[in-house]
Amino acid sequence: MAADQLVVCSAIAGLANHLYFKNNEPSTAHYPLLALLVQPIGLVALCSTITLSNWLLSTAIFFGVLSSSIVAYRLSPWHPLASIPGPTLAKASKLWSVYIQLSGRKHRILKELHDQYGDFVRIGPNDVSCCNADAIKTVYGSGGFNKGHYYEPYTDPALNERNLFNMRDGAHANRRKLWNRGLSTDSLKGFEEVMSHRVQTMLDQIDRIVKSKEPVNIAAWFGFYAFDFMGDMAFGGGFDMLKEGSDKDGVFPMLQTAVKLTSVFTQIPWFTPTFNRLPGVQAIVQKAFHFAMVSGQKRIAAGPKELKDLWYHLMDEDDLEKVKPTVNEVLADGIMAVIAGSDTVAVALTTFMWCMIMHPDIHARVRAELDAVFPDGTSVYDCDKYDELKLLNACLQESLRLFPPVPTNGARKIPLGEPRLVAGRLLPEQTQIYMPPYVMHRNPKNFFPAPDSFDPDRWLRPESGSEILNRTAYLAWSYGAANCAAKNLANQEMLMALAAVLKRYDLSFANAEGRQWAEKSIGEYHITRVGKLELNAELR
Ligand code: HEM
Repeated sequence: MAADQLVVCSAIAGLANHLYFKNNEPSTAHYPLLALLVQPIGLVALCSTITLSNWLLSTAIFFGVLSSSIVAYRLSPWHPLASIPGPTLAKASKLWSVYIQLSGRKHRILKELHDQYGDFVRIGPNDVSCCNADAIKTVYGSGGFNKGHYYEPYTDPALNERNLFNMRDGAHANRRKLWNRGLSTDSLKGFEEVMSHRVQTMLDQIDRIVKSKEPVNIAAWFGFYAFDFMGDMAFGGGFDMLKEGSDKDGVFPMLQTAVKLTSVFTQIPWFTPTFNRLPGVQAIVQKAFHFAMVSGQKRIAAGPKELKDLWYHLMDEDDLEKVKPTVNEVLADGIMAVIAGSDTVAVALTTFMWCMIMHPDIHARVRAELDAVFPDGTSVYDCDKYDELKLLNACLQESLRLFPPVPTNGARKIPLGEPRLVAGRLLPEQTQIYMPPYVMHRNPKNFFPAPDSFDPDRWLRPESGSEILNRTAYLAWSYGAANCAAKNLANQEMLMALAAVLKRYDLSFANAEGRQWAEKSIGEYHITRVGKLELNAELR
Protein backbone atom coordinates (compact mmCIF):
# COMPACT_ATOMS: atom_id res chain seq x y z
CA MET A 1 0.00 0.00 0.00
CA ALA A 2 2.79 2.39 1.04
CA ALA A 3 4.62 1.57 -2.21
CA ASP A 4 1.48 2.33 -4.28
CA GLN A 5 1.10 5.61 -2.47
CA LEU A 6 4.76 6.46 -3.09
CA VAL A 7 4.39 5.70 -6.83
CA VAL A 8 1.28 7.89 -7.15
CA CYS A 9 2.80 10.76 -5.15
CA SER A 10 6.06 10.64 -7.15
CA ALA A 11 4.14 10.63 -10.44
CA ILE A 12 1.98 13.60 -9.37
CA ALA A 13 5.08 15.48 -8.20
CA GLY A 14 6.76 14.78 -11.57
CA LEU A 15 3.76 16.23 -13.44
CA ALA A 16 3.55 19.23 -11.09
CA ASN A 17 7.23 20.01 -11.68
CA HIS A 18 6.69 19.92 -15.44
CA LEU A 19 3.82 22.38 -15.08
CA TYR A 20 5.92 24.65 -12.87
CA PHE A 21 9.03 24.70 -15.08
CA LYS A 22 6.93 25.15 -18.25
CA ASN A 23 5.71 28.45 -16.85
CA ASN A 24 8.86 29.47 -14.94
CA GLU A 25 11.95 28.91 -17.05
CA PRO A 26 14.96 28.95 -14.70
CA SER A 27 17.93 31.24 -15.38
CA THR A 28 20.34 29.11 -13.35
CA ALA A 29 20.46 25.38 -12.72
CA HIS A 30 21.77 25.22 -9.15
CA TYR A 31 18.56 25.81 -7.16
CA PRO A 32 16.20 23.98 -9.57
CA LEU A 33 18.62 21.02 -9.69
CA LEU A 34 18.80 20.92 -5.93
CA ALA A 35 15.00 21.17 -5.68
CA LEU A 36 14.60 18.29 -8.15
CA LEU A 37 17.12 16.10 -6.39
CA VAL A 38 15.63 16.49 -2.90
CA GLN A 39 12.00 15.94 -3.91
CA PRO A 40 12.14 12.11 -4.26
CA ILE A 41 13.65 11.68 -0.82
CA GLY A 42 11.11 14.16 0.59
CA LEU A 43 8.33 12.12 -0.95
CA VAL A 44 9.69 8.91 0.58
CA ALA A 45 9.74 10.59 3.99
CA LEU A 46 6.15 11.78 3.53
CA CYS A 47 4.54 8.65 2.07
CA SER A 48 6.65 5.73 3.24
CA THR A 49 9.68 4.61 5.24
CA ILE A 50 13.15 5.79 4.21
CA THR A 51 14.96 2.86 2.59
CA LEU A 52 17.29 2.68 -0.38
CA SER A 53 14.74 0.79 -2.49
CA ASN A 54 11.98 3.32 -1.73
CA TRP A 55 14.31 6.19 -2.61
CA LEU A 56 15.29 4.49 -5.91
CA LEU A 57 11.62 3.80 -6.71
CA SER A 58 10.57 7.37 -5.99
CA THR A 59 13.51 8.80 -7.99
CA ALA A 60 12.77 6.56 -11.00
CA ILE A 61 9.05 7.38 -11.04
CA PHE A 62 9.56 11.10 -10.37
CA PHE A 63 12.15 11.63 -13.11
CA GLY A 64 10.51 9.12 -15.47
CA VAL A 65 7.13 10.91 -15.31
CA LEU A 66 8.74 14.37 -15.41
CA SER A 67 10.80 13.62 -18.55
CA SER A 68 8.05 11.62 -20.33
CA SER A 69 5.54 14.37 -19.69
CA ILE A 70 7.95 17.02 -21.04
CA VAL A 71 8.73 15.00 -24.18
CA ALA A 72 5.06 14.04 -24.74
CA TYR A 73 4.00 17.70 -24.54
CA ARG A 74 6.79 18.87 -26.87
CA LEU A 75 5.82 16.27 -29.48
CA SER A 76 2.07 16.73 -29.04
CA PRO A 77 -0.27 18.64 -31.37
CA TRP A 78 -0.92 21.08 -28.47
CA HIS A 79 2.60 22.47 -28.51
CA PRO A 80 2.47 25.99 -30.06
CA LEU A 81 5.19 25.01 -32.59
CA ALA A 82 3.54 21.68 -33.51
CA SER A 83 2.86 22.78 -37.09
CA ILE A 84 6.53 23.49 -37.84
CA PRO A 85 8.36 20.45 -39.23
CA GLY A 86 11.71 19.26 -37.95
CA PRO A 87 13.59 16.25 -36.60
CA THR A 88 11.73 14.51 -33.75
CA LEU A 89 14.80 14.50 -31.51
CA ALA A 90 15.20 18.26 -31.95
CA LYS A 91 11.58 18.87 -30.98
CA ALA A 92 11.87 16.58 -27.96
CA SER A 93 15.05 17.80 -26.28
CA LYS A 94 17.75 20.45 -26.25
CA LEU A 95 20.29 17.63 -26.08
CA TRP A 96 19.97 17.42 -29.86
CA SER A 97 21.11 21.05 -30.27
CA VAL A 98 23.90 20.50 -27.75
CA TYR A 99 25.06 17.63 -29.92
CA ILE A 100 24.94 19.57 -33.21
CA GLN A 101 26.65 22.56 -31.61
CA LEU A 102 29.44 20.27 -30.34
CA SER A 103 29.78 18.60 -33.74
CA GLY A 104 30.99 21.88 -35.32
CA ARG A 105 28.65 21.12 -38.25
CA LYS A 106 25.60 23.07 -37.15
CA HIS A 107 25.54 25.25 -40.29
CA ARG A 108 25.72 22.23 -42.59
CA ILE A 109 23.08 20.33 -40.61
CA LEU A 110 20.71 23.32 -40.75
CA LYS A 111 21.26 23.54 -44.51
CA GLU A 112 20.35 19.85 -44.93
CA LEU A 113 17.26 20.34 -42.74
CA HIS A 114 16.08 23.36 -44.73
CA ASP A 115 16.63 21.41 -47.96
CA GLN A 116 14.39 18.69 -46.53
CA TYR A 117 11.69 20.71 -44.71
CA GLY A 118 11.59 24.14 -46.39
CA ASP A 119 11.75 27.72 -45.10
CA PHE A 120 10.86 26.99 -41.45
CA VAL A 121 12.37 24.16 -39.40
CA ARG A 122 11.82 23.45 -35.71
CA ILE A 123 15.33 22.89 -34.37
CA GLY A 124 14.56 22.83 -30.65
CA PRO A 125 11.55 22.47 -28.38
CA ASN A 126 11.04 26.24 -28.65
CA ASP A 127 13.52 27.11 -31.40
CA VAL A 128 12.90 27.72 -35.10
CA SER A 129 15.29 28.28 -37.99
CA CYS A 130 14.03 30.38 -40.88
CA CYS A 131 15.69 30.90 -44.27
CA ASN A 132 13.05 33.12 -45.88
CA ALA A 133 14.62 36.51 -46.69
CA ASP A 134 11.25 38.24 -46.20
CA ALA A 135 11.71 37.67 -42.47
CA ILE A 136 15.01 39.58 -42.16
CA LYS A 137 13.53 43.01 -41.50
CA THR A 138 10.89 41.62 -39.11
CA VAL A 139 13.51 39.76 -37.10
CA TYR A 140 16.53 42.12 -37.20
CA GLY A 141 15.13 45.44 -38.42
CA SER A 142 13.81 48.34 -36.35
CA GLY A 143 10.99 47.09 -34.11
CA GLY A 144 12.46 43.60 -34.55
CA PHE A 145 13.25 41.09 -31.84
CA ASN A 146 15.75 41.25 -29.03
CA LYS A 147 18.61 38.80 -28.65
CA GLY A 148 17.39 35.54 -27.13
CA HIS A 149 18.65 33.63 -24.11
CA TYR A 150 21.12 32.08 -26.59
CA TYR A 151 23.40 35.07 -25.85
CA GLU A 152 23.33 34.80 -22.03
CA PRO A 153 26.47 32.62 -21.72
CA TYR A 154 28.50 35.37 -23.43
CA THR A 155 28.46 37.38 -20.19
CA ASP A 156 32.13 37.55 -19.28
CA PRO A 157 32.69 34.81 -16.69
CA ALA A 158 35.88 36.29 -15.25
CA LEU A 159 34.47 39.79 -14.77
CA ASN A 160 30.79 38.86 -14.53
CA GLU A 161 30.07 41.75 -16.94
CA ARG A 162 27.96 41.89 -20.05
CA ASN A 163 29.65 43.11 -23.23
CA LEU A 164 28.17 44.78 -26.30
CA PHE A 165 27.48 41.38 -27.84
CA ASN A 166 24.95 40.33 -25.23
CA MET A 167 23.46 43.66 -24.20
CA ARG A 168 19.93 44.62 -25.11
CA ASP A 169 17.73 47.70 -25.55
CA GLY A 170 18.98 51.01 -24.07
CA ALA A 171 22.16 49.52 -22.58
CA HIS A 172 23.08 48.14 -26.01
CA ALA A 173 22.33 51.45 -27.77
CA ASN A 174 24.47 53.39 -25.26
CA ARG A 175 27.45 51.07 -25.54
CA ARG A 176 27.11 50.78 -29.32
CA LYS A 177 27.38 54.60 -29.56
CA LEU A 178 30.91 54.36 -28.11
CA TRP A 179 31.81 51.51 -30.46
CA ASN A 180 30.52 53.47 -33.45
CA ARG A 181 32.65 56.43 -32.41
CA GLY A 182 35.69 54.16 -32.13
CA LEU A 183 35.08 52.65 -35.56
CA SER A 184 34.01 55.76 -37.47
CA THR A 185 35.64 56.64 -40.83
CA ASP A 186 37.90 59.14 -39.04
CA SER A 187 39.02 56.56 -36.50
CA LEU A 188 39.74 54.03 -39.26
CA LYS A 189 42.11 56.49 -40.91
CA GLY A 190 44.10 56.52 -37.69
CA PHE A 191 44.47 52.72 -37.70
CA GLU A 192 45.96 52.46 -41.22
CA GLU A 193 49.56 52.83 -40.11
CA VAL A 194 49.31 50.25 -37.34
CA MET A 195 47.55 47.89 -39.72
CA SER A 196 50.16 48.26 -42.46
CA HIS A 197 52.93 47.75 -39.91
CA ARG A 198 51.36 44.40 -38.95
CA VAL A 199 50.89 43.35 -42.60
CA GLN A 200 54.52 44.20 -43.33
CA THR A 201 55.70 42.05 -40.40
CA MET A 202 53.60 39.19 -41.80
CA LEU A 203 55.18 39.59 -45.26
CA ASP A 204 58.70 39.68 -43.77
CA GLN A 205 57.99 36.42 -41.95
CA ILE A 206 56.48 34.76 -45.04
CA ASP A 207 59.53 35.90 -47.07
CA ARG A 208 61.71 34.10 -44.57
CA ILE A 209 59.72 30.87 -45.04
CA VAL A 210 59.75 31.29 -48.81
CA LYS A 211 63.56 31.44 -48.71
CA SER A 212 63.69 28.21 -46.73
CA LYS A 213 61.39 26.56 -49.33
CA GLU A 214 59.06 25.36 -46.57
CA PRO A 215 55.28 25.46 -47.04
CA VAL A 216 53.47 28.43 -45.49
CA ASN A 217 50.58 27.63 -43.15
CA ILE A 218 48.60 30.64 -44.28
CA ALA A 219 45.79 30.01 -41.76
CA ALA A 220 48.26 30.45 -38.88
CA TRP A 221 49.80 33.65 -40.29
CA PHE A 222 46.39 35.20 -40.87
CA GLY A 223 45.50 34.17 -37.31
CA PHE A 224 48.60 35.90 -35.88
CA TYR A 225 47.88 39.00 -37.99
CA ALA A 226 44.24 39.29 -36.90
CA PHE A 227 45.10 38.64 -33.24
CA ASP A 228 47.99 41.12 -33.08
CA PHE A 229 45.94 43.79 -34.79
CA MET A 230 42.99 43.27 -32.46
CA GLY A 231 45.45 43.70 -29.56
CA ASP A 232 46.49 47.04 -31.09
CA MET A 233 42.86 48.07 -31.36
CA ALA A 234 41.50 46.86 -28.07
CA PHE A 235 44.47 47.41 -25.76
CA GLY A 236 46.82 49.75 -27.63
CA GLY A 237 49.22 46.91 -28.55
CA GLY A 238 51.12 44.27 -26.66
CA PHE A 239 50.50 41.11 -28.72
CA ASP A 240 53.41 39.99 -30.87
CA MET A 241 52.58 36.63 -32.41
CA LEU A 242 53.66 37.78 -35.88
CA LYS A 243 57.10 38.79 -34.68
CA GLU A 244 57.53 35.63 -32.64
CA GLY A 245 56.07 33.50 -35.42
CA SER A 246 54.16 31.45 -32.90
CA ASP A 247 51.46 31.34 -30.26
CA LYS A 248 54.02 30.48 -27.59
CA ASP A 249 51.66 31.07 -24.66
CA GLY A 250 48.99 28.84 -26.17
CA VAL A 251 46.42 31.66 -26.24
CA PHE A 252 44.58 30.34 -29.32
CA PRO A 253 43.79 26.88 -27.95
CA MET A 254 42.67 28.48 -24.66
CA LEU A 255 40.37 30.96 -26.39
CA GLN A 256 39.09 28.30 -28.76
CA THR A 257 38.15 26.03 -25.86
CA ALA A 258 36.33 28.94 -24.21
CA VAL A 259 34.51 29.75 -27.48
CA LYS A 260 33.55 26.10 -28.05
CA LEU A 261 32.27 25.63 -24.49
CA THR A 262 30.31 28.88 -24.63
CA SER A 263 28.74 27.87 -27.94
CA VAL A 264 27.48 24.68 -26.28
CA PHE A 265 26.10 26.65 -23.34
CA THR A 266 24.13 28.84 -25.75
CA GLN A 267 21.83 25.81 -26.02
CA ILE A 268 21.50 25.36 -22.25
CA PRO A 269 22.14 28.89 -20.94
CA TRP A 270 20.63 28.10 -17.53
CA PHE A 271 23.51 25.70 -16.91
CA THR A 272 26.23 28.36 -17.41
CA PRO A 273 26.08 30.05 -13.97
CA THR A 274 26.10 26.61 -12.34
CA PHE A 275 29.05 25.46 -14.45
CA ASN A 276 30.96 28.63 -13.58
CA ARG A 277 30.55 27.79 -9.88
CA LEU A 278 31.98 24.28 -10.20
CA PRO A 279 35.24 23.85 -8.29
CA GLY A 280 38.22 24.80 -10.42
CA VAL A 281 36.26 26.44 -13.26
CA GLN A 282 36.87 30.02 -12.08
CA ALA A 283 40.61 29.35 -11.97
CA ILE A 284 40.58 28.06 -15.56
CA VAL A 285 38.51 31.01 -16.73
CA GLN A 286 40.83 33.49 -15.00
CA LYS A 287 43.81 31.80 -16.62
CA ALA A 288 42.19 31.89 -20.07
CA PHE A 289 41.55 35.62 -19.82
CA HIS A 290 44.79 36.46 -18.03
CA PHE A 291 46.31 37.89 -21.23
CA ALA A 292 43.45 40.39 -21.51
CA MET A 293 43.62 41.43 -17.86
CA VAL A 294 47.35 42.08 -18.16
CA SER A 295 46.90 43.97 -21.45
CA GLY A 296 44.12 46.08 -19.94
CA GLN A 297 46.25 46.93 -16.90
CA LYS A 298 49.16 47.92 -19.15
CA ARG A 299 46.86 50.08 -21.26
CA ILE A 300 45.51 51.81 -18.12
CA ALA A 301 49.05 52.45 -16.88
CA ALA A 302 50.16 53.81 -20.28
CA GLY A 303 47.18 56.20 -20.50
CA PRO A 304 45.81 57.69 -23.75
CA LYS A 305 48.26 57.50 -26.65
CA GLU A 306 48.62 59.43 -29.85
CA LEU A 307 46.68 56.71 -31.63
CA LYS A 308 43.07 56.79 -30.46
CA ASP A 309 42.54 53.05 -30.14
CA LEU A 310 39.21 51.39 -29.47
CA TRP A 311 39.99 51.44 -25.73
CA TYR A 312 40.24 55.25 -25.94
CA HIS A 313 36.67 55.48 -27.23
CA LEU A 314 35.17 52.71 -25.11
CA MET A 315 36.74 54.20 -21.96
CA ASP A 316 35.55 57.63 -23.10
CA GLU A 317 39.02 59.08 -22.58
CA ASP A 318 37.97 62.33 -24.26
CA ASP A 319 35.18 62.83 -21.69
CA LEU A 320 32.19 63.07 -24.02
CA GLU A 321 29.79 60.98 -21.93
CA LYS A 322 27.88 62.02 -18.81
CA VAL A 323 28.36 58.56 -17.30
CA LYS A 324 31.76 57.00 -17.93
CA PRO A 325 32.00 53.24 -18.47
CA THR A 326 33.82 51.31 -15.74
CA VAL A 327 37.19 49.64 -16.32
CA ASN A 328 35.57 46.21 -16.01
CA GLU A 329 32.96 47.07 -18.67
CA VAL A 330 35.71 48.16 -21.06
CA LEU A 331 37.80 45.08 -20.26
CA ALA A 332 34.80 42.88 -21.04
CA ASP A 333 34.34 44.65 -24.39
CA GLY A 334 38.08 44.46 -25.09
CA ILE A 335 38.14 40.69 -24.54
CA MET A 336 35.05 40.34 -26.70
CA ALA A 337 36.70 42.44 -29.46
CA VAL A 338 39.71 40.13 -29.50
CA ILE A 339 37.48 37.05 -29.69
CA ALA A 340 34.98 38.53 -32.19
CA GLY A 341 37.67 40.12 -34.32
CA SER A 342 40.47 37.60 -34.58
CA ASP A 343 39.05 34.23 -35.66
CA THR A 344 36.45 35.89 -37.90
CA VAL A 345 39.06 37.83 -39.87
CA ALA A 346 41.57 34.97 -39.93
CA VAL A 347 38.94 32.53 -41.18
CA ALA A 348 37.63 34.96 -43.80
CA LEU A 349 41.16 35.56 -45.12
CA THR A 350 41.97 31.86 -45.25
CA THR A 351 38.73 30.84 -46.98
CA PHE A 352 39.27 33.69 -49.45
CA MET A 353 42.74 32.38 -50.25
CA TRP A 354 41.40 28.87 -50.71
CA CYS A 355 38.77 30.17 -53.17
CA MET A 356 41.49 32.01 -55.10
CA ILE A 357 43.71 28.97 -55.49
CA MET A 358 40.75 26.81 -56.45
CA HIS A 359 39.94 29.31 -59.25
CA PRO A 360 43.19 30.16 -61.07
CA ASP A 361 41.37 32.16 -63.78
CA ILE A 362 39.82 34.51 -61.21
CA HIS A 363 43.07 34.60 -59.23
CA ALA A 364 44.88 35.83 -62.38
CA ARG A 365 42.24 38.53 -62.96
CA VAL A 366 42.51 39.75 -59.36
CA ARG A 367 46.28 40.03 -59.69
CA ALA A 368 45.93 41.93 -62.97
CA GLU A 369 43.57 44.33 -61.21
CA LEU A 370 46.04 44.76 -58.33
CA ASP A 371 48.90 45.44 -60.76
CA ALA A 372 46.78 48.09 -62.52
CA VAL A 373 45.68 49.85 -59.33
CA PHE A 374 49.06 49.48 -57.61
CA PRO A 375 51.75 49.62 -60.33
CA ASP A 376 55.34 49.05 -59.15
CA GLY A 377 56.54 51.90 -57.00
CA THR A 378 53.15 52.54 -55.36
CA SER A 379 52.07 51.24 -51.96
CA VAL A 380 49.42 48.57 -51.47
CA TYR A 381 48.86 50.13 -48.07
CA ASP A 382 47.10 53.12 -49.61
CA CYS A 383 43.55 52.38 -48.43
CA ASP A 384 42.04 55.23 -50.45
CA LYS A 385 42.49 53.07 -53.53
CA TYR A 386 40.69 49.98 -52.24
CA ASP A 387 37.37 51.07 -53.79
CA GLU A 388 39.04 50.76 -57.21
CA LEU A 389 39.64 47.04 -56.57
CA LYS A 390 36.21 46.06 -57.84
CA LEU A 391 36.99 42.40 -58.49
CA LEU A 392 38.93 41.88 -55.25
CA ASN A 393 36.02 43.39 -53.30
CA ALA A 394 33.55 41.16 -55.17
CA CYS A 395 35.70 38.08 -54.47
CA LEU A 396 35.79 38.91 -50.77
CA GLN A 397 32.03 39.39 -50.69
CA GLU A 398 31.57 36.11 -52.54
CA SER A 399 33.89 34.09 -50.27
CA LEU A 400 32.04 35.54 -47.25
CA ARG A 401 28.79 34.48 -48.93
CA LEU A 402 29.95 30.89 -49.33
CA PHE A 403 31.80 30.71 -46.01
CA PRO A 404 30.39 33.30 -43.60
CA PRO A 405 32.66 33.29 -40.50
CA VAL A 406 29.52 33.48 -38.33
CA PRO A 407 27.48 30.90 -40.25
CA THR A 408 24.35 30.57 -38.11
CA ASN A 409 24.30 33.72 -35.92
CA GLY A 410 22.61 33.69 -32.54
CA ALA A 411 18.87 33.48 -31.96
CA ARG A 412 16.45 36.36 -31.54
CA LYS A 413 13.40 35.91 -29.30
CA ILE A 414 9.72 36.73 -29.90
CA PRO A 415 8.61 39.01 -27.04
CA LEU A 416 6.57 37.74 -24.10
CA GLY A 417 2.83 37.99 -24.73
CA GLU A 418 3.29 39.10 -28.37
CA PRO A 419 3.07 36.32 -30.96
CA ARG A 420 4.42 37.71 -34.24
CA LEU A 421 3.88 37.08 -37.92
CA VAL A 422 7.23 36.19 -39.50
CA ALA A 423 7.29 35.73 -43.29
CA GLY A 424 3.62 34.70 -43.21
CA ARG A 425 3.89 32.36 -40.18
CA LEU A 426 2.49 33.19 -36.77
CA LEU A 427 5.18 32.33 -34.24
CA PRO A 428 4.26 32.09 -30.55
CA GLU A 429 5.69 34.29 -27.81
CA GLN A 430 9.16 33.39 -26.52
CA THR A 431 10.12 31.37 -29.61
CA GLN A 432 13.81 31.69 -30.40
CA ILE A 433 14.36 32.28 -34.11
CA TYR A 434 17.58 31.75 -36.07
CA MET A 435 18.28 33.11 -39.54
CA PRO A 436 21.46 31.23 -40.52
CA PRO A 437 23.56 33.17 -43.06
CA TYR A 438 25.15 29.96 -44.39
CA VAL A 439 21.70 28.64 -45.35
CA MET A 440 20.35 31.99 -46.60
CA HIS A 441 23.41 32.44 -48.80
CA ARG A 442 23.11 29.03 -50.43
CA ASN A 443 19.36 29.22 -50.97
CA PRO A 444 18.64 29.35 -54.74
CA LYS A 445 15.70 31.68 -53.99
CA ASN A 446 18.30 34.26 -52.90
CA PHE A 447 21.33 33.57 -55.10
CA PHE A 448 20.87 31.93 -58.50
CA PRO A 449 22.27 30.23 -60.52
CA ALA A 450 24.81 28.00 -58.78
CA PRO A 451 24.38 29.24 -55.18
CA ASP A 452 27.05 26.77 -54.01
CA SER A 453 29.67 27.96 -56.50
CA PHE A 454 32.30 30.68 -56.21
CA ASP A 455 31.19 33.22 -58.79
CA PRO A 456 32.33 36.74 -57.77
CA ASP A 457 31.05 38.17 -61.02
CA ARG A 458 27.47 37.70 -59.77
CA TRP A 459 28.12 40.87 -57.71
CA LEU A 460 29.42 42.79 -60.74
CA ARG A 461 27.31 41.89 -63.77
CA PRO A 462 23.92 43.52 -64.31
CA GLU A 463 21.08 41.28 -63.17
CA SER A 464 19.36 39.62 -66.08
CA GLY A 465 16.84 36.93 -67.00
CA SER A 466 16.54 34.21 -64.39
CA GLU A 467 19.53 35.41 -62.32
CA ILE A 468 18.81 36.28 -58.69
CA LEU A 469 21.01 38.40 -56.44
CA ASN A 470 19.06 39.17 -53.30
CA ARG A 471 21.36 41.61 -51.49
CA THR A 472 19.00 41.76 -48.49
CA ALA A 473 19.59 38.04 -47.97
CA TYR A 474 23.33 38.66 -47.56
CA LEU A 475 23.84 38.30 -43.81
CA ALA A 476 27.61 37.86 -43.47
CA TRP A 477 27.64 40.95 -41.23
CA SER A 478 24.12 40.36 -39.89
CA TYR A 479 21.55 43.16 -40.19
CA GLY A 480 20.09 46.00 -38.13
CA ALA A 481 21.08 47.67 -34.87
CA ALA A 482 23.23 44.75 -33.68
CA ASN A 483 24.98 44.00 -36.95
CA CYS A 484 28.77 43.69 -36.94
CA ALA A 485 30.08 46.80 -35.21
CA ALA A 486 33.41 46.52 -37.05
CA LYS A 487 32.33 45.77 -40.61
CA ASN A 488 34.29 48.62 -42.19
CA LEU A 489 37.36 48.03 -40.07
CA ALA A 490 37.35 44.28 -40.83
CA ASN A 491 36.92 44.93 -44.56
CA GLN A 492 39.87 47.30 -44.60
CA GLU A 493 41.97 44.93 -42.53
CA MET A 494 41.22 42.07 -44.94
CA LEU A 495 41.69 44.09 -48.14
CA MET A 496 45.08 45.31 -46.96
CA ALA A 497 46.35 41.83 -46.11
CA LEU A 498 44.95 40.31 -49.30
CA ALA A 499 46.26 43.03 -51.60
CA ALA A 500 49.72 42.69 -50.04
CA VAL A 501 49.89 38.88 -50.16
CA LEU A 502 48.35 38.45 -53.62
CA LYS A 503 50.57 41.13 -55.13
CA ARG A 504 53.75 39.67 -53.65
CA TYR A 505 53.52 35.88 -54.06
CA ASP A 506 52.67 33.11 -56.50
CA LEU A 507 50.62 30.72 -54.41
CA SER A 508 49.54 27.11 -54.81
CA PHE A 509 48.43 24.24 -52.57
CA ALA A 510 51.41 22.57 -50.90
CA ASN A 511 49.72 19.16 -50.86
CA ALA A 512 46.86 17.18 -52.37
CA GLU A 513 44.64 17.74 -49.28
CA GLY A 514 44.47 21.44 -50.15
CA ARG A 515 41.58 20.95 -52.56
CA GLN A 516 39.42 19.26 -49.87
CA TRP A 517 40.38 21.80 -47.21
CA ALA A 518 37.04 23.67 -47.08
CA GLU A 519 35.08 20.43 -46.82
CA LYS A 520 37.26 18.98 -44.10
CA SER A 521 38.68 21.87 -42.08
CA ILE A 522 35.83 24.26 -41.29
CA GLY A 523 34.12 23.86 -37.94
CA GLU A 524 31.54 26.18 -36.40
CA TYR A 525 31.27 27.16 -32.75
CA HIS A 526 29.24 30.35 -33.31
CA ILE A 527 32.43 31.67 -34.90
CA THR A 528 34.03 29.44 -37.52
CA ARG A 529 37.42 27.94 -36.93
CA VAL A 530 39.67 26.42 -39.56
CA GLY A 531 42.50 23.91 -39.67
CA LYS A 532 45.87 24.56 -41.27
CA LEU A 533 46.08 25.39 -44.96
CA GLU A 534 49.57 24.85 -46.32
CA LEU A 535 50.60 26.75 -49.41
CA ASN A 536 53.69 26.92 -51.55
CA ALA A 537 54.65 30.56 -51.94
CA GLU A 538 57.18 32.10 -54.31
CA LEU A 539 58.09 35.72 -54.75
CA ARG A 540 56.64 37.01 -58.03
C1 HEM B 1 35.30 38.98 -41.43
C2 HEM B 1 35.15 39.55 -40.29
C3 HEM B 1 33.88 39.62 -39.49
C4 HEM B 1 32.64 39.12 -39.74
C5 HEM B 1 32.19 38.31 -40.96
C6 HEM B 1 31.79 39.50 -38.65
C7 HEM B 1 30.43 39.16 -38.54
C8 HEM B 1 29.63 39.50 -37.48
C9 HEM B 1 28.27 39.09 -37.32
C10 HEM B 1 27.49 38.20 -38.30
C11 HEM B 1 27.80 39.61 -36.17
C12 HEM B 1 26.42 39.40 -35.55
C13 HEM B 1 26.45 38.11 -34.75
C14 HEM B 1 25.19 37.78 -34.03
O1 HEM B 1 24.26 38.59 -33.99
O2 HEM B 1 25.11 36.69 -33.44
C15 HEM B 1 28.88 40.38 -35.59
C16 HEM B 1 28.77 41.10 -34.42
C17 HEM B 1 29.82 41.81 -33.88
N1 HEM B 1 31.09 41.93 -34.37
FE1 HEM B 1 31.78 41.18 -36.11
N2 HEM B 1 32.51 40.23 -37.75
C18 HEM B 1 33.80 40.34 -38.23
C19 HEM B 1 34.85 41.00 -37.64
C20 HEM B 1 34.76 41.74 -36.51
C21 HEM B 1 35.85 42.50 -35.94
C22 HEM B 1 37.25 42.66 -36.55
C23 HEM B 1 35.40 43.05 -34.80
C24 HEM B 1 36.25 43.93 -33.94
C25 HEM B 1 36.15 44.30 -32.85
C26 HEM B 1 33.99 42.66 -34.65
C27 HEM B 1 33.15 43.06 -33.63
C28 HEM B 1 31.83 42.71 -33.53
C29 HEM B 1 30.98 43.15 -32.45
C30 HEM B 1 31.39 44.06 -31.31
C31 HEM B 1 29.71 42.58 -32.66
C32 HEM B 1 28.46 42.73 -31.79
C33 HEM B 1 27.66 43.92 -32.31
C34 HEM B 1 26.42 44.22 -31.50
O3 HEM B 1 25.86 43.33 -30.88
O4 HEM B 1 26.01 45.39 -31.53
N3 HEM B 1 33.65 41.87 -35.71
N4 HEM B 1 29.98 40.30 -36.40
